[in-house]
Amino acid sequence: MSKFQLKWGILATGGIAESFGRDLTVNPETRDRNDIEHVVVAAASSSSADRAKKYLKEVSAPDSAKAYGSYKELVEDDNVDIIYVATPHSHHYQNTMLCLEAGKNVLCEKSLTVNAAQAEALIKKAREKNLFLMEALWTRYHPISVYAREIVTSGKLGTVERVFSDNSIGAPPETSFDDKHRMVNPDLAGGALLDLGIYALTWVFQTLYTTQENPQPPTVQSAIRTYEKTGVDQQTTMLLTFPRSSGEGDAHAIATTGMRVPSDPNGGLEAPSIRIQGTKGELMVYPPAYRPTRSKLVLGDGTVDQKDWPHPGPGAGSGFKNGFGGSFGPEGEGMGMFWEADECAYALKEGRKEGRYETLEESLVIMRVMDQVRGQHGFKLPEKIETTEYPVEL
Ligand SMILES: NC(=O)C1=CN([C@@H]2O[C@H](COP(=O)(O)OP(=O)(O)OC[C@H]3O[C@@H](n4cnc5c(N)ncnc54)[C@H](OP(=O)(O)O)[C@@H]3O)[C@@H](O)[C@H]2O)C=CC1
Ligand SMILES: O=C1OC[C@@H](O)[C@H](O)[C@H]1O
Repeated sequence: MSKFQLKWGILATGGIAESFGRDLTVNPETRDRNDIEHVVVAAASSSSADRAKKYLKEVSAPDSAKAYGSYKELVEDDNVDIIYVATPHSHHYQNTMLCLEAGKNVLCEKSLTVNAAQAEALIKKAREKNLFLMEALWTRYHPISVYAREIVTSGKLGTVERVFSDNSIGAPPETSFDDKHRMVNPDLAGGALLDLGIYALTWVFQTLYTTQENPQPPTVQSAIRTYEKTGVDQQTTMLLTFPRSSGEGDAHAIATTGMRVPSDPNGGLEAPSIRIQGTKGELMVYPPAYRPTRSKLVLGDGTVDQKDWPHPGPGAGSGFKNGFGGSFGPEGEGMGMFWEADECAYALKEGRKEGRYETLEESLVIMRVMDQVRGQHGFKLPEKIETTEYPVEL
């Protein structure tokens, strides 16, 4: 059987680009996908073509892969089917627009943009040009997320009334990051909400919104603790109310994120970071919320079902350091970014223009929630990265 080959161009060569590129080398057959394959055919670095060349070696790209010293050259490469945008949040809008304008399909790292207006503009452009666009919210494509959504829609939990969701790291900013680091630098759209809070929201949304027949945007109240040195949020908590048209009444969610204390001080084994609570039982998902490896279903009828969720490899899982003293997975594992890459391959093979497990509309609703949260506390980022003007030199 001939396989559908997806030819990737990688825009930027930092930490996550390396993980993603290495994960692309994991044979899709190891995850029972026998009809697709991935190949990195080009990479671009804004620093130099040499840096792009080094990157291509790091991710074991074929010798024929092209190395570019500018993003513009990459988007003009006719051999590239899709571009993975792996720059900081601040740059997603400008970089993704560059790709779309050049007629390229895009997988853009989370958060899709800095604000909803930018997300809306990208979606409009992608639709005008009939191109594929997806936010790289990898967790949505992990088998554990597919399972969690099925548990909810199957009715096993009864009516889901409440979700607690936490994605926090134990990296107090004053000792963990210098002020220029993307986690705390406002010029790179730093802060807990856009970087980490989006995962807390992902779990809330994929259980209370994605699973609904007629999903309604939530209302939101929030608290922010500012990191005074740079002005970004270091801890944010959201209280969301999801109206339901089914007559079941509103569902509540608490989504929280922060840099000061981790979701679980013991490496993700003891305390769940996600609790999906229904009238018949609860599904617990253990940290880290962005790459969970364990779940526990507890039902009122006495059922207890604990599951492990491995990430086949060998890939980037054991090699990629998360920047806060940890790595993503045990020796020999993949990181798990290949599942979102597979979704892009299937979408392009089938002619779809969006991902299945998070539509562009849903990405937009989540951006609006994050806008509201920031708005409630007057948390603004520099105008040149909040603007929808294009092109703007950053
Ligand atoms: N899915 C996940 O698990 C993760 C996702 N991410 C997301 O990936 C994105 C990038 O994060 P990460 O790879 O950790 O960041 P890095 O700082 O490691 O890399 C970012 C890269 O972007 C390019 N870049 C272009 N302009 C700038 C600029 N002004 N300042 C800094 N970098 C610039 C550089 O590549 P070059 O010089 O080659 O152009 C740089 O290496 C973020 O959106 C983040 O949210 C991050 C970590 C994990
Ligand atoms: O997306 C992410 O997930 C993992 C974290 O380590 C990282 O900061 C974040 O960007």
